[in-house]
Amino acid sequence: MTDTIIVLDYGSQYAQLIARRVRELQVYCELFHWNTPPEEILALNPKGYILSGGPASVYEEGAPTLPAYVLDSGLPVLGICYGMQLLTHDLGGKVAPGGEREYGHAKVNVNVDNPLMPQGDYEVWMSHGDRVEGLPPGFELLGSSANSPWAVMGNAERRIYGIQFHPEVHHTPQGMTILENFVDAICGAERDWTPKHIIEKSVADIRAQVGDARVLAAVSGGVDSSVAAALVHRAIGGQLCALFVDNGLLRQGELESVQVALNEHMDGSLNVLDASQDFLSALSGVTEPEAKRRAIGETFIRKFESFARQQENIDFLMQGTIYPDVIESRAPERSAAQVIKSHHNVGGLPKDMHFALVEPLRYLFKDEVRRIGAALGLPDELIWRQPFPGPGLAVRCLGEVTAERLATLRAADAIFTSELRAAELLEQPGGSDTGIAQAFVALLPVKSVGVMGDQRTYQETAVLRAVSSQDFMTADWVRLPYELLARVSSRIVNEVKGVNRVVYDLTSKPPATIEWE
Ligand SMILES: Nc1ncnc2c1ncn2[C@@H]1O[C@H](COP(=O)(O)OP(=O)(O)OP(=O)(O)O)[C@@H](O)[C@H]1O
Ligand SMILES: O=c1[nH]c(=O)c2[nH+]cn([C@@H]3O[C@H](COP(=O)(O)O)[C@@H](O)[C@H]3O)c2[nH]1
Ligand SMILES: NC(=O)CC[C@H](N)C(=O)O
Ligand SMILES: [Mg+2]
Repeated sequence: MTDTIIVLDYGSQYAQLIARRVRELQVYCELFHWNTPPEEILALNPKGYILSGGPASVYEEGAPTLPAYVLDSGLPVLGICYGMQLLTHDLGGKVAPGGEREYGHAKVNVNVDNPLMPQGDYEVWMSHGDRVEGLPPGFELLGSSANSPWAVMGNAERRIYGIQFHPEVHHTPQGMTILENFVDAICGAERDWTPKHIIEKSVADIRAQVGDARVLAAVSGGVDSSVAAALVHRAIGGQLCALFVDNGLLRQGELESVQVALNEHMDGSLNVLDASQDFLSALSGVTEPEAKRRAIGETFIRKFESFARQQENIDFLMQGTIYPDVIESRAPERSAAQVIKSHHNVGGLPKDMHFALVEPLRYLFKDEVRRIGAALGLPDELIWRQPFPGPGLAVRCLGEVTAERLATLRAADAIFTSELRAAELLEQPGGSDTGIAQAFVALLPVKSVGVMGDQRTYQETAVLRAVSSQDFMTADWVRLPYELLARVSSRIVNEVKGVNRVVYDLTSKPPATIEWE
């Protein structure tokens, strides 16, 4: 059984990042809502617990608590921010509102020998209003910062540690070393979470789940479903039946290019279903973003079901769902964070679905998926393809989705994309901190007045969006050259009917998201 570290989520926006960092250390890690039934967690046979940060204050009525099994287990525990305050509160120390919030860079000095943080000065990232003001019995003060006299604490005998700062964010340069010390030196977890191991484990799991039934693989041409299908293919070969649905929400030329690419690595066994009319009808009159996502999720499943009915022995549906889809849709077993968007393949699924799901990537992050794709021998162009959301252009066409507005959006998007490609700014295998991770156009139902050829115009607005990102959980807008923006803007206004104004989106994530809906 794989050694596992459990992160209990107290509502921090960073909780997922903690799990990712531990996985980067090649130790398997899963994230759970702090109030998950203990059986579910104990079944994973954990080697240690990490308690995340969170917005609540431990001394308030109704604040999330520390489940008894955590300390009863006798296993190592690391409390981060709220997690540290929770340990303090529970074990008899004192937590109180600090004089002022401490948000941003700080320096922590550690002056006592301990296995978590060797003595010295650390640049760290803080984000808290409460602070520890008295240690629980049995704990030792290990380090302090100017605003947090009790910034690092530990009980060596019980292997329980607390840190007020966030080791999981980039702004804490030695954060990875601190997490490594925890999972390695303190928990003694085996570091065997490698692509090879992941592949072997998923292949075995898929075989055990499916037996000799057939699996309908929903493939989009994106990285996730391609890697998932390759895994399922490795597990059950010819029992796999791949289906690509043309939902009418694709970009220009996408149907053709996906067909070519998928046929190439699926030995020509790809099925294509034209369902564009069904999606358009399902979206007719719908403008609210979550309602669009639900309508699309349901239509996808109904199409998969009607396709499967014409085949024999298909009881399973494979989707390329990955961990961020699950967490962001707030699949109830996982996250304490707020729902930002329901991904069509998780939160958008209808309740009465006739399939059992096969989702070999459900607990993997995007970078892990890419590494597995590489280990399975998928081509680079596929592995580094820009993500394209399943709900497609519907979530980039704000307001009502109609065939006409989709055509406008498609034409504008094709101009932006082709200019970026011509400038060699688009495909950057390997990813980078500042290059384009995703670029597209969104169409706003906002009309403004313009003048073209001495005629008054009153038309909609196109937004250009280009972001850099490693993991799509955070992103920054790309500083594109003015000349390129000028060319794209003039081409869109001149060549695309229905648009008389072009704007560039200058918002990072957070506080915005990458997509507009
Ligand atoms: N047009 C489609 N036809 C069939 N299945 C689809 C289609 N679009 C999406 N799906 C299913 O929904 C899942 C989620 O879509 P999503 O866009 O998150 O993943 P992806 O397309 O595989 O990868 P990427 O995130 O790189 O675009 C896909 O993995 C696939 O199983
Ligand atoms: O398959 C998907 N189904 C969805 O419902 C969905 N919503 C957003 N995305 C993609 O996820 C990444 C983060 O997007 P946001 O910053 O807009 O939340 C970006 O890469 C988005 O393109 C989706 N992918
Ligand atoms: N980021 C956090 O975990 C914050 C913890 C607590 N709510 C505070 O403000 O101190
Ligand atoms: Mg996709």
